[in-house]
Amino acid sequence: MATEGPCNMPKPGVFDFGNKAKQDARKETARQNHVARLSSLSSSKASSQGKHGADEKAQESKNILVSSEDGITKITFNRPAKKNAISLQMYFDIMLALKNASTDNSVITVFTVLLRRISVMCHHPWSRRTGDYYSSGNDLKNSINDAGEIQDIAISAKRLREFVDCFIDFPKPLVAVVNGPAVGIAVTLLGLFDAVYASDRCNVSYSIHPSRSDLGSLLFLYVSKDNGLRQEAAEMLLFGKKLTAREAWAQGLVTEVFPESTFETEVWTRLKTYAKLPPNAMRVSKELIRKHEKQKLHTVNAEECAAIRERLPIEEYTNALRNFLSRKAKL
Ligand SMILES: CCCC/C=C\CC(=O)SCCNC(=O)CCNC(=O)[C@H](O)C(C)(C)COP(=O)(O)OP(=O)(O)OC[C@H]1O[C@@H](n2cnc3c(N)ncnc32)[C@H](O)[C@@H]1OP(=O)(O)O
Repeated sequence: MATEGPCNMPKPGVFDFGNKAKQDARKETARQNHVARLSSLSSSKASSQGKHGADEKAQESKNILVSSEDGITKITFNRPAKKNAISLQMYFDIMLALKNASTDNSVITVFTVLLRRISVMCHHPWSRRTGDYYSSGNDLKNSINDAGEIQDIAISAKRLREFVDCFIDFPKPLVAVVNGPAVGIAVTLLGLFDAVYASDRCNVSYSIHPSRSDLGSLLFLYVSKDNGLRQEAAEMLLFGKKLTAREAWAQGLVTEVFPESTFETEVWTRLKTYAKLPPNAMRVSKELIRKHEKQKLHTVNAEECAAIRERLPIEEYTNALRNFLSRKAKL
């Protein structure tokens, strides 16, 4: 069982979830207890968020769906009410899903969002989508306690590092099907996919509001692509500029942009074709393509997470989080 066993073992490999789970079990339990204890910082939120604990845990396991069909393992964000913000449990669920996908029979692994069809009396193509986000990034409640103080930043940074490492090391073709806006860590990850297909209603940004907590995530792009992105990346990271799907494509963050109306059909038809290609050749090609950048990416990831742990401007961050979490109460 994951909660048993010694905690003084050597650091397990990135996909060695058995030992990793044992090592992290106590901290994970503490984190989950902490998350379960979280209540709203504002009184208006308290009633809607007062059902943490067992209910929350059960619900959170549904926030990441995994399915396999036609040679494709699909990992789906399913937390639309929170714009697919990534909770601590979701980080764990995604890592586990990636670990399983790395050894299952599938050829390609795809990240996407559950499309909820809504019926409205209108035939505009947008009427059939939810308007939800691909992901609004790190759940801003992951590292703040019910008194509004930053807590467990070291643990969050460690988890974040392991999480990003899983993407860096993933051995099969990894594709993002981005049919809505992406923020924060969800944007950082795009740079680690082998292909990113975006609908034209997608946009990408870091600091939609001033609680941005990344200290340098687009460093990934500096090292993994050529340096041409530096100024655009700085504009996103420092000033919070939002890029449209086409701007993100122009800067190499997105592989191809599709019209919203044909996005799903075109992308999935293409992916099903790709999934029939020889799997071993694709794995070897991926290994060769990524071989030289992998170590650099691990180094940058370690540096960024260390910076989050050691140099996060706590007061600014806390104030920004408080502002975000209490903003509805002010309306
Ligand atoms: C330890 C540090 C680790 C750093 C790691 C990674 C970097 C990051 O990813 S930091 C996170 C970056 N993301 C953001 O800053 C986005 C925050 N969200 C927003 O700005 C808005 O919610 C957004 C523009 C995405 C959508 O705005 P609206 O359309 O107005 O919707 P709401 O704001 O009403 O959102 C609905 C519901 O979802 C909750 N939500 C949305 N995003 C997050 C989030 N990232 N974390 C936690 N919760 C989030 C929002 O609070 C609303 O909840 P309720 O009030 O309960 O309805």
